[in-house]
Amino acid sequence: MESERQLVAWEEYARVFGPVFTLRAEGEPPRVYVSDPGAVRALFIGDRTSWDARGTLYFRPVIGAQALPYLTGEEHRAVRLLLAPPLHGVPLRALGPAVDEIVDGAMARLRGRARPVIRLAHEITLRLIVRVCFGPLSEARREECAGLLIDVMDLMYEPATAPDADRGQLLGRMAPLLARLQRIVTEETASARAVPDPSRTDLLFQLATAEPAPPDEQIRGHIMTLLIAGHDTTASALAWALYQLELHPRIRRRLVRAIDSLGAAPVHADIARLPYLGAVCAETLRHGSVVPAGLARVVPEDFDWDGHHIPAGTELVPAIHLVHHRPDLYPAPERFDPGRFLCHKPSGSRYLPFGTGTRRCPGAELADFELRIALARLLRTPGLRLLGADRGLRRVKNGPTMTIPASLRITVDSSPPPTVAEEGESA
Ligand code: HEM
Repeated sequence: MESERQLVAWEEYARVFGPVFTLRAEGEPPRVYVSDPGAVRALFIGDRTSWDARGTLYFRPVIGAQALPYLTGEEHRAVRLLLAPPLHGVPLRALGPAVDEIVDGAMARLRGRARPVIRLAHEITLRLIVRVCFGPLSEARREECAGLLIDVMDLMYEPATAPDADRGQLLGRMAPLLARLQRIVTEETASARAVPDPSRTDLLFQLATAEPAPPDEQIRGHIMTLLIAGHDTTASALAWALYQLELHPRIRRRLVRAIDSLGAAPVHADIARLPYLGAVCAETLRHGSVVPAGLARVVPEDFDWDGHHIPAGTELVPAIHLVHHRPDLYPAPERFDPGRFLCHKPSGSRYLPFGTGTRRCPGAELADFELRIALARLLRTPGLRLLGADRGLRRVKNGPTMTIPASLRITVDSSPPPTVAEEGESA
């Protein structure tokens, strides 16, 4: 199981070998990690964007070989176009009340208990992505989907807590859960086609009623991908934001003041537009390296670039963590400092938490909006407390995501919050 130590090793390689370095593992193609903004522009954003990507193998048994990360070329582009409308603009902004309702429900279930922050964050982001994927599901079916996904994710997370866990056995336990989820997607696809409702803006409806629609097996794969990629990442970001705000009470107080300045019942659009909230979320994604590297792009034929010879079959990886921790781009990169983003919006080759080019995360706008609204709602919950926050907290990399350990817990109570001394601040 990889951990933050892997990120430290990447930093060391970049220091020794420069911002474009190659790692070789036995039986694997060479992997080139790219953390120079000029090279990111040239290799991932420029005219090489049609290179195929290699979706992470980690999720393949869960989402299937037909899912979006494994599609290439025109087929990939067509699905990306289909997915775009529900994840942008009006349908996206209309989700504000749902986020509030989901956060309030999760907090209400918490009262009196302390739960791992990451579990609470998963519960919030999972319930939202179920709505975004399926739209008008019955309450019972929504709960069933959320429950199945929680069980699947628990099994996927087991290696993080039990490194000796047998992966084959875990997949065997996952199989009936996945089969049930797939049956639900199949049934909902059929019902979306049988009763086409033009007011629907969910992802399943969009895929099921497209002309031409992707094959049903693909639809299942895409929905499974969106359900998993669409909640695990955002949950880690939300948990990292809460953790950093606990370590930095001055930043937290300033953020709460900014949110409170909007009055007792702020409009979601106004919350989402708050500059300091935007800066805290941007810094969370930079500092936390929620997804430390993008998908690998497979080089189709030998080519020479900037003095490097790159043979066919080489995999090129946008090294997101390394770009975000370059001291020349982000002075004192280990410091959590939202001020970096207050008056300054870095270009896409210097700030790429959602990756870049044709593989850039399709859920970026959703994740950003959700993070802002959920964080604002959580911070307005009276008595919210984090337990187990200390500066030495070590995260584990599970699949593509950096995961917060379960030792960081959250509770709600009425006693005064503990004071946590912040660097340079007298408590
Ligand atoms: C904070 C939250 C998130 C982060 C940090 C994140 C990050 C990323 C990154 C780095 C990539 C690879 C991009 C590249 O290689 O250039 C990616 C791909 C992807 N993400 Fe996200 N993501 C987040 C939330 C979401 C959400 C909410 C969804 C679904 C609605 C989603 C769905 C996907 C999918 C389907 C892909 C594969 C895209 C493709 O193969 O074309 N992600 N994400």
